[in-house]
Amino acid sequence: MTTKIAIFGVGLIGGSLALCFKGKPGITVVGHAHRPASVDKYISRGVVDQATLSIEEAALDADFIFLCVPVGKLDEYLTKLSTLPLKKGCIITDVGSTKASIAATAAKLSLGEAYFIGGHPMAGSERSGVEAATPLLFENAYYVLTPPPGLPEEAYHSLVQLLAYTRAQIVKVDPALHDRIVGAISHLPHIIAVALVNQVCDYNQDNALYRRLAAGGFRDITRIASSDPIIWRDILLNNRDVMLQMLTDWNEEISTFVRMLQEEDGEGIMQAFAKANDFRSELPERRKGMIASTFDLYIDVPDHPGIIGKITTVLGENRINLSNIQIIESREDVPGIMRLSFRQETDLERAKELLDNMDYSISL
Ligand SMILES: NC(=O)c1ccc[n+]([C@@H]2O[C@H](COP(=O)([O-])OP(=O)(O)OC[C@H]3O[C@@H](n4cnc5c(N)ncnc54)[C@H](O)[C@@H]3O)[C@@H](O)[C@H]2O)c1
Ligand SMILES: O=C(O)C(=O)C[C@]1(C(=O)O)C=C[C@@H](O)C=C1
Repeated sequence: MTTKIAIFGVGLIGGSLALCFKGKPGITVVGHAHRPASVDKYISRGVVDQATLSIEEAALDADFIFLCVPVGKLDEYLTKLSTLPLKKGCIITDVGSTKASIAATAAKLSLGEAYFIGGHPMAGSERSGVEAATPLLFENAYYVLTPPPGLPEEAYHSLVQLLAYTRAQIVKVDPALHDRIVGAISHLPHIIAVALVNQVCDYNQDNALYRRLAAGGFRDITRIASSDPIIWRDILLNNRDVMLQMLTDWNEEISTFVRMLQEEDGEGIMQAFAKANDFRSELPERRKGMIASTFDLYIDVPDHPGIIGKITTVLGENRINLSNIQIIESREDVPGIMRLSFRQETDLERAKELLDNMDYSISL
């Protein structure tokens, strides 16, 4: 018996889910594209088994339907699905970064013999589109599910069973609570990163040295400022009430720093850093997903021609997969720092051992 999975929106998240399911025993993955050019792209990249522009062709006789479109489009797709004669027992889920509004929409709709279970994988990237999709994205990450009251246990379990292919850890959360927590740990950081980059961008108008000197700390805190504008417009507007409250609280945090600087309150500043350090050290560091999507290693590199080639050749010869490589130059007169990113912790550890033996200076 074949299990048909339909994915609407084969981008970063939809494409990554498709890659987790495709090729597994008895599973067929069908991708829905809203643009004709995407149909060929999904197939030629090998992300789905079939692709179609037709909502009906994708959804009818599907056992599972994943809605992976921007948050602002979720209601429209779910409403359209509610008008179709879906397969008995079909499970519709979504991956939207907010959960309260889609849960409310689902509760109002009549889905016949289908079920809706909200979902949100707590893993992602600043990149978007099917080009960024990878089956490793969700490994060890949390995956939130928001089953509605009265949902049959078997329906919940069959979704959980399917999601085992993602190797994510499932966690059940109430939709409104989800939006408050994720507002604080994901949506607020995106606003702060964008505001910070734009503040420095404005200073840089007068002096380009701002951009040239921007080094590790700035890069670390602002990676997510490169995230997709449409995806984030929809998330923030959808979680507007929560975000307005959080920005009020944020203003208070910043006012505390203003006061401590005005009063030259060194003790207060130290306490703020110590409190943050304590809390942050409790975070599940070096896990994929919620905190980091890659495992990074830093090497001090002398300014020798061919050094990048030498390092990548050694890694290649030892079949160690790199996901990214970046030279971080903070000063012109000192050696640079090379950041090597790996998707697997084991690759990072093997690379560290090899490069240690080559006498490079390495830090994690
Ligand atoms: N990016 C992340 O880190 C992340 C993490 C978890 C959940 N999410 C959620 O996943 C969903 C998809 O985000 P993504 O990062 O994969 O974005 P993406 O841009 O990579 O993919 C979005 C997909 O939706 C399609 N799409 C865009 N506009 C559409 C429209 N008007 N009608 C139909 N299809 C349309 C695109 O063609 C693309 O296939 C969003 O709801 C987002 O909130 C994102
Ligand atoms: O790692 C990133 O780039 C992310 O932005 C991932 C991230 C997050 O903020 O943690 C972004 C949005 C999601 O809904 C879930 C995860």
